[in-house]
Amino acid sequence: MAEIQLKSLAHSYSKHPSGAEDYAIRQMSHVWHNGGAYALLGPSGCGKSTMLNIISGLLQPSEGEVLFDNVKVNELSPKDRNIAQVFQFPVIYDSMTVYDNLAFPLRNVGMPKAKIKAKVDEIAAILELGEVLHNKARNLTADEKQKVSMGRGLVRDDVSAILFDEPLTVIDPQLKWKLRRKLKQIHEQFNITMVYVTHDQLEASTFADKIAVMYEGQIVQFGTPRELFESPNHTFVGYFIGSPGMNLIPVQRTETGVEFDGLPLHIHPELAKYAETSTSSNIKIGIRPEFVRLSNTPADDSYECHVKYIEDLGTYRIVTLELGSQTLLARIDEDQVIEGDTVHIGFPRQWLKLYIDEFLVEGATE
Ligand SMILES: Nc1ncnc2c1ncn2[C@@H]1O[C@H](COP(=O)(O)OP(=O)(O)OP(=O)(O)O)[C@@H](O)[C@H]1O
Repeated sequence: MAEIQLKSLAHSYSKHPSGAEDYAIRQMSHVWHNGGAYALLGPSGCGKSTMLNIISGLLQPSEGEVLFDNVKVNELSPKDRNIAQVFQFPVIYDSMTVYDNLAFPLRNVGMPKAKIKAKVDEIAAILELGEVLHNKARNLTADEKQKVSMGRGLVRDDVSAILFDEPLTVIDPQLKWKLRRKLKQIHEQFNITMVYVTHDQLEASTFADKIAVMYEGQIVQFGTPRELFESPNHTFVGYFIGSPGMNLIPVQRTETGVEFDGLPLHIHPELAKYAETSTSSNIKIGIRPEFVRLSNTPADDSYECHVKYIEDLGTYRIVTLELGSQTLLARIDEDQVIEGDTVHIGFPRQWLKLYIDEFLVEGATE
């Protein structure tokens, strides 16, 4: 097990990068602590696989250092880094039995036979591969093959870390849930540093204690699922996490705060001060659909808006609203009654976030 530190890391696939857009990883530093269960979450093309391959040594970064327990490993081969990597598609030996596939990484490090058997049996039991243990891998279903592939990563508990690159893509949705739970269970049991790449926020938050959200080659936030939800520190995190994502409204500065379409918005005075002194014209406020307040009658600091439509999603409803030129979403309980096609919307101050140049302005909220 190891702490994995990325120091001023950057990577471009181009030999002569001319600007930030030529970099798959834009200069960044990050620490994956020893024994953590982490997710690396982000949209397609943001650089997740590139980062994993740099950690495992399959790829040499153009700039920066990779350190395991404070020792630079840039020059070490993937084998010498002692990392287990599980890919999107199964990597197994078709002609071998399931047992031999699982035993392979252990035989490679010279583990005694009896210990190999105990370890293989343990992992096979956790992954429910017991019944097919002596079958040839080529005869397995796609799900079973991927379980074997995962098992090959999980069977060694002496590795520096296990990296999972979207390992459940080919797995049946029913089984996905179960396997995620199993991975978590294995993490709890062996306490190995695990980094799990996904573009699915649900997958990330059910597996990981802490999630790194990646956007355009950088980690824009590293936090617990709750921190990402309650206090996204970049507009991308606000938009990407949550269902639906955060309402983000471009606003203009005023003497007392901010406004949009001539409607003054009452933000915390401390935040208003930041907006006032900022030289940027890229100012947004953000509020999650769960935190807007809707009522049928006007209240202090509420705004009348038009109800465009209401979607019933079983246990909750999503209301699409028009306020001036903005479309806003509110997530309300199933039993909240909305009368007619106008409603009054309020933005509780503790949940109203201010973003300048897409980054959260930290400040008092109440
Ligand atoms: N071998 C390569 N050669 C050139 N460009 C590459 C190569 N691999 C990836 N890229 C580019 O680098 C960027 C980051 O890709 P990467 O695969 O790391 O992203 P990702 O977040 O893992 O995406 P996905 O979820 O689609 O796999 C993308 O713009 C991609 O097109």
